[in-house]
Amino acid sequence: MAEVRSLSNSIVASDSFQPHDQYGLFATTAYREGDVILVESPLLVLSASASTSASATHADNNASIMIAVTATSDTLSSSESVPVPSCRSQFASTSLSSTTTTKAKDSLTLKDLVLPPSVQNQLHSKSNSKDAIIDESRINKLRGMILVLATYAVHPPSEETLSNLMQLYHPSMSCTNTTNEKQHDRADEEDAIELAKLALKCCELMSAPKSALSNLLQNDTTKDQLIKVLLIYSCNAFEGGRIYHRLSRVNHSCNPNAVVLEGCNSVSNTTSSSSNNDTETKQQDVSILKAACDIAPGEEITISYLGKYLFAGYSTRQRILRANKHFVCGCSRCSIAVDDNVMNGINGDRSDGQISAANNSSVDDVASSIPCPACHPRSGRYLDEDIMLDEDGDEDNGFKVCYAIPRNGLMPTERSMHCTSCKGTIRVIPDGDGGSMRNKKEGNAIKYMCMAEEKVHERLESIGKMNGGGGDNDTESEQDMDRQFLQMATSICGSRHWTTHFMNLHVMEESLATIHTTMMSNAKKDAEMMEDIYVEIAEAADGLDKAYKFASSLGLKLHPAHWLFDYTIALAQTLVGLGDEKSQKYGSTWIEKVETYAERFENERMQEVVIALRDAWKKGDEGDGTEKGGKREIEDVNDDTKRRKLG
Ligand SMILES: C[S@@+](CC[C@H](N)C(=O)[O-])C[C@H]1O[C@@H](n2cnc3c(N)ncnc32)[C@H](O)[C@@H]1O
Repeated sequence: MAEVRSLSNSIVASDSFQPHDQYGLFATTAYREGDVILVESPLLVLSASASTSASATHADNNASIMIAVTATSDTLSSSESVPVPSCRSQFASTSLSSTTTTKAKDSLTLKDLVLPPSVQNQLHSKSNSKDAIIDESRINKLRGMILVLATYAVHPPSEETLSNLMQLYHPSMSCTNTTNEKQHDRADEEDAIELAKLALKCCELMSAPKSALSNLLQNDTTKDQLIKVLLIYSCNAFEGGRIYHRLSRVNHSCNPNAVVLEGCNSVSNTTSSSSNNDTETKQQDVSILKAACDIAPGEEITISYLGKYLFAGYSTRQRILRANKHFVCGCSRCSIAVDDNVMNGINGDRSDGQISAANNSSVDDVASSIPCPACHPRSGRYLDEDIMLDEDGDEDNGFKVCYAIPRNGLMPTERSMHCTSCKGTIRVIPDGDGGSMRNKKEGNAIKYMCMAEEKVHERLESIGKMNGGGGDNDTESEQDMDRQFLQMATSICGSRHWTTHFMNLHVMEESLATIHTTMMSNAKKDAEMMEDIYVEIAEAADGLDKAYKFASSLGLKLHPAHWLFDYTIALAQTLVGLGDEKSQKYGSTWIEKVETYAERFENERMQEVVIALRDAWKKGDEGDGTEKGGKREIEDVNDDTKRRKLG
């Protein structure tokens, strides 16, 4: 049981943010990990799919929109989803076995929507951000809003639905905020209002005369209401534009205690009134909110709006939430030190940093830890190879890598770091602010880290677009590029930084996909080829193991498998596919890591896959046609692979 309450009335401190006219969902009973908190079908689905045959054959993109906005309910089905920007997709959105981003070939994607030139000019002249991701996200958001208005015009909600929808609207921008952070917050919300107004303007310019949409836009009162609908959509919509009565009240936290499983099907039995007590079964689109850890009564229930980026560093998480959801996250993981001793301290005053860090660990960005620039000086911006790879066990051989953890902050100058080993505080020395050459070099490591974070995020976003947008990302040059990004992340940020793990998982995904293709082909695999495959699988296993350790080091409430499940399944599938018992047993040990997670959070079909992979070795060698004899087995290779190839 859970209920929607005003945050200002909550007895237990909210983990999401300080209340200002806002609501959240609170547990009224205790939950264990995996318990269902609520099951809900959408109040409204505010997205349009223009995948009609007419739009597919139409050469002019804008004309496609005209078709969309003039479409009848037959051609514009509200249950079909269009790739609207939403940050609440499930964690492994770029998974190997991904079924999440399938897209009809002839569907109209957001980027096909050509905006009127006057609006494009307005967008460009207003763009004061140097952040390409935020700019692109704004444009996509605007496109999403246009499609929302088209859907709304074709499928206007009933009075009752509209009144329920309007309850989600809260004009929080009317509150007076004083801190810098809140001003940021307001600017982001004002941006959402501006986009909503622009979306209306676009629709006025683009809609066909006498179409459902142009009729809707005739009336000023309706226009005001549409702005509110767009703001509600902007803040509350889940994947596919689904808006819920209660689920849409669940706030975000970067350390959430619950997850939403979207787009599940539930079968409901209804008694038909026309025939004698005949029951009809109806498929319902429902989403399920589940506890991701034990939750006590009175605790606020929070989810992540970030997908896999929940495991990223502070600045990337904030960047995404601002770009996609128009707010500055105020959760406990994102809190900023008000009285920052480190910032006030003089570089080199090591005791200050230690006291500050020890007193306020929530302001640390553990996901962005880097080898301490004071303990491990860089040559230029790069780490020594031993330091960057930080192999387990080398401590016995005389080297130990010490890590510095940056504070939460958006700018390099806000991200002073502390190292518990040398008790050092490292900060960026502003130009003309004195400081020794050594201090300056140490401070520069922070700048390079921030640069690497931004570049890796941009690369991952462009990969996501290639995957989702039908681009060609299979070329060798793209794979080379990814390896270079991995090399950059590893050599600048080291092996405990989120950028290294994200790039490594991506490279692993590509490499396992290539192995899968090779294994499935009928071509003869010689010993040398098999040896290469074993080495690559060993590297993948090593990288995944490190990703688990990294995820655990963040101390989040939810299990790392929420992020790493798909990668684990892919690795186990590859191992089982090798066909020999030892590899299959090794695959089974990987499955053990995710078995409980799957029982609690995956559907029946996936649970069957998990069991099949776990038990494959017991069924004897039902191999896949690969040669036997003389080949090295995966665990042997894993043992003697001490270094990853970074390309
Ligand atoms: C889906 S709604 C959540 C319900 C909302 N609090 C309400 O009162 O209806 C998302 C909005 O809640 C606020 N919000 C949610 N999580 C937040 C967080 N961690 N920090 C700051 N604001 C947050 C933002 O204003 C965001 O646009």
